[in-house]
Amino acid sequence: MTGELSPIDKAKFVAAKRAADMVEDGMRVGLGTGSTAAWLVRCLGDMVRKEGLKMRGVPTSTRTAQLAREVGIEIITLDEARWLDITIDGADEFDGDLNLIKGGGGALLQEKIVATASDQMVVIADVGKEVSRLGAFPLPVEVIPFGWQTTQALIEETLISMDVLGRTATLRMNGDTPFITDEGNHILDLHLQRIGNARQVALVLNQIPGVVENGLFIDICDTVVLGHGDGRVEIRDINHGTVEHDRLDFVESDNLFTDLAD
Ligand SMILES: O=C[C@H](O)[C@H](O)[C@H](O)COP(=O)(O)O
Repeated sequence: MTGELSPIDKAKFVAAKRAADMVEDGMRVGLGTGSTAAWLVRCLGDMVRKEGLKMRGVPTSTRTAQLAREVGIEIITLDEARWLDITIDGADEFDGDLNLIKGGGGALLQEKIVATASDQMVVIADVGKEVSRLGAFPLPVEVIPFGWQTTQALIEETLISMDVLGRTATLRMNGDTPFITDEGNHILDLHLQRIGNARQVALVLNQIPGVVENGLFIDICDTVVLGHGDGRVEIRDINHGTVEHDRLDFVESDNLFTDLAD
């Protein structure tokens, strides 16, 4: 990769690098999806190759599985692993209770299954992902293709009855055709602006026939590793608030960043 590396990429990278250091020999690790999680996979691959880290990864998408293989991480299925020591993943938004919106990349279903099957879920994020209230990012909802317009109408009616602001759901597209998830489903993006009661919205959405899963991750994330563009990292813990302010050795990590980006 040539040219100026953006502060946002550096922020994602330092968060991923710090979180990669939480992975210990022998761990079974859930590997998230998205641009931030891709940095994590590259960092872990580097540790496997150079430091002999022994770990096995459960990817949350075909994209992540492909990258993990490319960088030399041993892949196993969730059913082979049964239970994971840690899952590390990105997010589209997180709030003060470490509740999340995920699914901007369409991988929310496998991500939620994997995160829920883990002792610990760590989110890696740049500072732009922090919000006081969830909902500015459109909430992804995975629905089965059969009758998806009926499901969409039911979702909209339900949101109206709950008096949730902004009631439009749009079908996610991939060019001229509907986006298809790894599980063969569609994604409806709900433009809510702000979600007053995320816990209730998450529960109600999943009761609508045709809905497979929604992108609200409530009480699943334990820790957020928050990266800044200047190399600073903050660690927020659900039980202890901010537990660490750190700055990665930026000369060393900058070299790795450039190496891994190539
Ligand atoms: O489906 C995608 C995932 O939930 C991602 O973790 C999320 O969209 C964040 O992605 P990124 O790190 O690219 O912002």
